[in-house]
Amino acid sequence: MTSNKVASGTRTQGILVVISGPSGVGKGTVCSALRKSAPELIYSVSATTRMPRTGEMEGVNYFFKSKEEFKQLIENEEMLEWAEYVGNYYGTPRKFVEDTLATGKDVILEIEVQGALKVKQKFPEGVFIFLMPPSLSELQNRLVTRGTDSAELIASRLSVARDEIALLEHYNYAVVNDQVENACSKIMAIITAEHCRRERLFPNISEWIDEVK
Ligand SMILES: Nc1ncnc2c1ncn2[C@@H]1O[C@H](COP(=O)(O)OP(=O)(O)OP(=O)(O)O)[C@@H](O)[C@H]1O
Ligand SMILES: Nc1nc2c(ncn2[C@@H]2O[C@H](COP(=O)(O)O)[C@@H](O)[C@H]2O)c(=O)[nH]1
Repeated sequence: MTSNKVASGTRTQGILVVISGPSGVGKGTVCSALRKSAPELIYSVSATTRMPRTGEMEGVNYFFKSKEEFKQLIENEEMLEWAEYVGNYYGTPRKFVEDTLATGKDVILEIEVQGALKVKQKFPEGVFIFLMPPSLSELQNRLVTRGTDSAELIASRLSVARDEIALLEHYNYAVVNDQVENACSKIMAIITAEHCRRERLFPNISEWIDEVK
């Protein structure tokens, strides 16, 4: 695996990896699989005003907030980004992300598209990955099969999905979530390639080339 500890011993900033895409595409499923296979990646837990689903736990899936609490977090500038999505607020706590990146660890954000584009303005050096469904009918099928949302809410999420897919061009990478394992392998390959591109594995390569000339 990649390491952010450079040869000289100096620790560099971790990479901010944003995994985004329409509701139901499988962001949560893919991120859970990545959590198991790549425990070195650190996941940011978002805040939301939506009600917990069965089995969701405070601080694990989300920090569940009232609308007033959420607005206070925004006012206090404690959110890296936030968005209103089908009637609820969702946002990324800023301090955790900044502190973790500063320790040299990579941070994963699993967020919707408006929020991802706001993060891109603040962290243009982040890696923005759009998870695509194999088709819109498969996306609908996944939302229905998940069984967590009413027919009306599914229709709203699908309607937003069409607008979100139109914003694909703002991302660095698109990964089709056909099979969870395939999607995870591609995301890991992207992260590894980004580490190499940033010369994390060989930060003093220019000096080394001078030496062998
Ligand atoms: N590759 C896949 N093939 C088939 N089903 C999948 C795949 N990935 C995820 N699913 C299923 O699709 C449904 C939606 O997945 P998930 O909840 O992870 O989506 P999401 O993008 O995180 O949604 P949201 O944005 O609403 O949180 C789940 O029932 C999940 O089991
Ligand atoms: N902009 C943000 N979007 C977020 C954040 N956390 C989650 N999300 C996205 O919201 C939708 C709906 O989530 P659900 O759990 O109600 O299905 C989904 O696309 C999430 O990825 C966040 O901090 N900021």
